[in-house]
Amino acid sequence: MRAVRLGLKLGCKTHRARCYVIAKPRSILTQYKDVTARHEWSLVFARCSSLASTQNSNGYSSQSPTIYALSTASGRAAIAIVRCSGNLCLEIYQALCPGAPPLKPRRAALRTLLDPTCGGGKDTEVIDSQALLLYFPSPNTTTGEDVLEIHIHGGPAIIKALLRAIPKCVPLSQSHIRYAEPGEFTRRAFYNNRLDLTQVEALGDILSAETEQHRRLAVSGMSNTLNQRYRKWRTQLLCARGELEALIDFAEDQHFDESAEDFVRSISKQIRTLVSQINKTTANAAKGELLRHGIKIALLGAPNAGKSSLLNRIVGREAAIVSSEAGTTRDVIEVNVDIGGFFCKFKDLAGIRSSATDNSTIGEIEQEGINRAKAHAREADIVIALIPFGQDQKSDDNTGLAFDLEILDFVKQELQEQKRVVFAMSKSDLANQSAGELVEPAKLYLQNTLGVAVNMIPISCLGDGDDTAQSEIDSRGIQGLLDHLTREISELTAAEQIEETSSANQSIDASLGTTQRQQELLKQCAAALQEFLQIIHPNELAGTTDTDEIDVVLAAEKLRVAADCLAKITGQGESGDVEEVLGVVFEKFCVGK
Ligand SMILES: Nc1nc2c(ncn2[C@@H]2O[C@H](COP(=O)(O)OP(=O)(O)OP(=O)(O)O)[C@@H](O)[C@H]2O)c(=O)[nH]1
Repeated sequence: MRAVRLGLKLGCKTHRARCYVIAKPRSILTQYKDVTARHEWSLVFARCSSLASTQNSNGYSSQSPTIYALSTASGRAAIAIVRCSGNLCLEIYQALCPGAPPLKPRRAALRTLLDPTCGGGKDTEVIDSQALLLYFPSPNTTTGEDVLEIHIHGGPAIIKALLRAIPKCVPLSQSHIRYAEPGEFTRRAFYNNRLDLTQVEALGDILSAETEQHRRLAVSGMSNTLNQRYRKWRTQLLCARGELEALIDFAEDQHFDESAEDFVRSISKQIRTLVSQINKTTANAAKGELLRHGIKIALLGAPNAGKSSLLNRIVGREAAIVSSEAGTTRDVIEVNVDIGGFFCKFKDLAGIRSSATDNSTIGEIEQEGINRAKAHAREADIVIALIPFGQDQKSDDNTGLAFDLEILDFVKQELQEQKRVVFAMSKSDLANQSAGELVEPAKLYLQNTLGVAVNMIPISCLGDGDDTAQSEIDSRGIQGLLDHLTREISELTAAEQIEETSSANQSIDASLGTTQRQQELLKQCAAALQEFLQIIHPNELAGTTDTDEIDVVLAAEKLRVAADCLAKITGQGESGDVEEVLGVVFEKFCVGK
């Protein structure tokens, strides 16, 4: 009779009303056949479908003005594309090309564009004698409305003439045609269900992608995988909540003690899996942020170790001052570079040393430089520690390398915190031995000092890297270091698989494209689910999921909060939320997008 008591305790009218909204009828039908016989499941079905279609109904209507804008970059170019969207596209065409044959949908047509204010007579002004026009009738278009693309010669005067002419194509043009606002084409696509919010965000990413890896990330974000995943999770939560609330509602006069316990246990298992998937997504999102905003790589080493020389070799220009005078670099020099398709931010730092190493005092300015260097190295995703060959006063006799204890201490701490550290043996051209002879004793020394096995790449910044007359180390060292770095970055940014089936046929997991906004909402979602599990857990820990002891109403409420977070991600949330998000997203969009 436990279930009966539960029903009496919780089965108030309010909860009954709510439970109809999100029930997953099929599974409940199977589990609780007796219950279904006595309740109006048609009502449940009806409410379910209305809930499932909480899509934005804020679509642009046929009354919305037709918009137009230059969709290619402004300035001189071979071609320029002006795009129009709305129900006046064909009127615009007829006014610009009076008497020309009708446009066939999705077929390019070569036309002469005329100034619509000249009436098409003998003195008619030609805007462009060879324009290519494409007409896409709604609804299967980028915006969901009729779209007209006008490809013209890309001279600034032609562009201006066409943009002046378009609003004059239709009488009373002010109210019916206007220049598009930033991102308005995409906004219309969103409201007409051609794109969801996650795809709109990925579109912004595509436009700003500068490196190969960022491009791949943005393209995978546009693929709809992420959106489908969020929707699937939300449906799972809606179903779980529906079943839970049905339990409240129908428990009143039913006897399903054991099955109810199994049922709660099965829901909590599902939720645990979901929490783990969400956590993996947010971890992958952090890796995606690295691809988007750049991997921070710090060049660490003693004064004169060759940090600035290495930076200059990597970027292929004199970005930092190189001098034989120790302590030349006092502050951070930051340079962005594309390494193996990854966006990297290299930081050349002040040399680090301790006064004990060479018995010389460290002045205030130098100390500040050292402090800053350490702070930047701590923040970096990867540290390249430069150990120079043969700097007399500090050389280790066995290896000929200048190990500075201050640096090794610092690196040891970083390694303990799982930081990726790449060791480079700089100035290896000064040694007479081969790379193998140099590297092995150095690696052994470092392993003994740091307590972990490390890699050591011999490099030289002297001469031209392509000069085969240079020693083996000179010509290959820097490229070897960059190849090693690329491998480290690939590992650092490799996404963890979210679902069994995911990534199987994808080169990059879509979760890498999770934006900051989505991450925040995913964290809120996971927090609500954790609270749900805490409500269910105490009983599980006691070896039972006695439904009598569980506050089912509160548990169902946590599922509602979690499902709402996912709805906000995809734009299925309240219209106020969506507007707020769109405002932020479209702020970054240009006119014509
Ligand atoms: N032989 C040799 N000399 C190098 C190499 N790399 C740098 N040097 C020389 O070492 C000196 C110091 O080089 P930098 O690149 O300024 O060293 P740094 O670590 O940036 O020095 P600070 O700014 O003082 O910390 C310069 O005279 C360079 O020409 C190398 O690979 N081989």
